[in-house]
Amino acid sequence: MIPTDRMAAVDANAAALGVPRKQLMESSGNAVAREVRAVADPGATVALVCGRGNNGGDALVAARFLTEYAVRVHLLGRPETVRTDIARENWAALGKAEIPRETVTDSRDLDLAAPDGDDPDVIVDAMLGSGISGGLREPERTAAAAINASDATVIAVDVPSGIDADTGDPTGGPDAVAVDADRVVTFHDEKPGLAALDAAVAVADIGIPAAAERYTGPGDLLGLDRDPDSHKGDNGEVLVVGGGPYTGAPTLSALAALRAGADLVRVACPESVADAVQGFSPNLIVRPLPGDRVGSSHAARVASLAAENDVVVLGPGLGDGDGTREFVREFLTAYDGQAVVDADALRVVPEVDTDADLICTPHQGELVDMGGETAADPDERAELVREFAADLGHVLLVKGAVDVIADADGVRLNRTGNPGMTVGGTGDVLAGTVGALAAVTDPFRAAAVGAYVVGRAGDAAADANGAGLVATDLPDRLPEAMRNE
Ligand SMILES: NC(=O)C1=CN([C@@H]2O[C@H](COP(=O)(O)OP(=O)(O)OC[C@H]3O[C@@H](n4cnc5c(N)ncnc54)[C@H](O)[C@@H]3O)[C@@H](O)[C@H]2O)[C@H](O)CC1
Ligand SMILES: [K+]
Repeated sequence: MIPTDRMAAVDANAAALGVPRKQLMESSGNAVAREVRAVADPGATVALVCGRGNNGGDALVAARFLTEYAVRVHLLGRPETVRTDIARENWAALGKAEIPRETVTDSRDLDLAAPDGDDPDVIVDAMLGSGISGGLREPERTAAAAINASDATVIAVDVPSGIDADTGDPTGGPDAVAVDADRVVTFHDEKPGLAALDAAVAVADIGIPAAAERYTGPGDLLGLDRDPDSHKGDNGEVLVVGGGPYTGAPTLSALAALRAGADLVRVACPESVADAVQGFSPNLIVRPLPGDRVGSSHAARVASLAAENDVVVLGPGLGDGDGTREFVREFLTAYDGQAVVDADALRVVPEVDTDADLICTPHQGELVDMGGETAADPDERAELVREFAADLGHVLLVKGAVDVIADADGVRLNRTGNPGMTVGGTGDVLAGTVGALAAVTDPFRAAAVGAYVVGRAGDAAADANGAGLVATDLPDRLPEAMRNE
């Protein structure tokens, strides 16, 4: 089962793996043709009603696979307004192949009848698929009514036009016109809304590599763009809690959170290091805590600071001195917001009872310290991490040559990054990045995207600096790494 937004991500990841959409469209069209063959014998008449997006493109391909049928292709709209190059190329290919095709710009001109005047045997509904928004407009609306009035067997491509694939409801509201399909041939995986329809649903494998789902890729960045109308704070406020024995760690987390898109980043650190942290950047807001270590006497103050922020990044440079664990325990017991937990704060997580939603970012050693297990075989390791995430009830991002991101429901792997990133401080950059992302998307996705973009930033830094890569090279490379290309 795959929702529409995840499907779009997987599709883009497939393209990055060398399987571009035009290739997928060829497989989709072939699958549609197979479905036609399953319901009608050669010689039958087939009307393909195509919209101007890639849903229509699938049927334009199908027409080439149906040479033993009497096919007629109806394009709703002028060919020059077809929205994608790949659909337009397939329209042009039909012309060269002399396959009967016509354009319909006025819905009243749509004539689905076969040459003998009878209804066609099969109608392929390829007007709209996952790209639909709102109720059907013209000419699709009238065309849907004509399709529904016909006696033909109606095969919908991907999803019946006018239906939301995620919910199964008409996109234009309960009484809106939508295609009433007999069969649906949907691609790659079941869609959540299709089971509720009164139609036989077939899932066609269109050759999307399993790696496009299993590994993070550029598609995972889709939909994370800033809203152009957003105000200060809408894109996330992050509180980094750390420092004491170390100064660089909380600073790296905070700078990374800013570069990953957070609007405001505050650092709560012992006053002994507050000036040093502030000295790294005027972009940081520093909240000094009395003393030279974060301890349980600070729990109340940190809790009130946390309440002003969307996400807390807990742990960078905190150390494991007297009272630090008690602080983490006390803070997490009372906290019910979102936190990224890293470094010395991690070992407290298994023993604490908290309502907070945590994203824990251990490396393998820290995972074992937390009570988790690891394995040499990547699949086995992924499953162990998923089970441990389920036990903890939190998201885990286990860092390694291949990062494993898991919650109770699923696993994602990330293979960006390079051996140069074993240098100190890259984990702090990751924690801050995930913190910023958790303010704008769900925790699992924040962890997966965070691992992906920090690895990408690290790859760019390694290109520039080779084995001389240092953690401070990474934050400034995040904006480029977060571009969806
Ligand atoms: N991996 C994949 O996901 C693949 C999907 N394929 C097929 O592509 C469609 C989705 O294609 P897309 O071009 O994104 O969208 P549509 O064709 O559904 O819609 C295009 C177009 O329609 C206009 N529009 C939107 N809402 C309405 C409306 N209510 N009334 C009229 N017109 C509307 C709008 O301008 C859109 O841009 C997917 O379903 C699959 O069939 C690939 O071929 C294979 C890989
Ligand atoms: K459709």
